[in-house]
Amino acid sequence: MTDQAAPAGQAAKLPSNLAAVVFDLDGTLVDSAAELADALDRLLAEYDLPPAGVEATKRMVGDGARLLLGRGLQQAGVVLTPADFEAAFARFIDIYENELSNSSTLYPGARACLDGLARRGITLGLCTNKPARPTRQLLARLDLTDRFSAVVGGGDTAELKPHPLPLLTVVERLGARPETSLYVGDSRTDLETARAAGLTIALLPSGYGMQPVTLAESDLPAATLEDLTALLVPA
Ligand SMILES: O=C(O)COP(=O)(O)O
Ligand SMILES: [Mg+2]
Repeated sequence: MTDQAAPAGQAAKLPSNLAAVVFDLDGTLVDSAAELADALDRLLAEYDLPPAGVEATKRMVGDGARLLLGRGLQQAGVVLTPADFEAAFARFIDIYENELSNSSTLYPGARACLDGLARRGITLGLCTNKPARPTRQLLARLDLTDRFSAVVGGGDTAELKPHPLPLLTVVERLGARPETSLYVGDSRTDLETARAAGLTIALLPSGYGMQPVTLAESDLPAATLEDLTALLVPA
């Protein structure tokens, strides 16, 4: 996922009484860039615009579907009126929900990480900016629905990350507290969300988002889900 190593001597700043772990979805548990690029490129094609491609799309993901589309149109040099943007967004969501390429896969070690944490008695949640319906569709497709005791996707609360509300909502639904919870994410949006909500964060520098994050900014020296399992789940 990344070739970054933890800075020498980086210590884990973990709550001693860890009760809950909340995961981000795109770029953290699931490698979904190709599927997202496919949805964006289909929309762009309907406007006779060239495709954005996977690498450019990766940089646009992390702040919800609306900003993803806005960034995709902007990089194609297109400015729509607010009404035309709403029509394009409705079509984008339609593609996203009904014409998915189904190419997203779990990152290596994702299932083992969830299993190991559950075995440790840690309760698991999911907090993503991905719209709620495709989030639930994707969880079902990957056979992950039952793993999470609380799931909040884009539109499930009045705010999106980096506002702390979605993450605090998951923590509350898990019956946990921010001080005893860990958020696992991949983007600067996730870092800001965790800080605003008062949670420790494990930041996996897998590369989605406008401004990539570095492992030095993480509270835990874990570059991958496998590293995270090694840190949190005793062998
Ligand atoms: O849809 C997005 O923008 C990103 O979703 P994420 O919050 O799971 O990274
Ligand atoms: Mg993400």
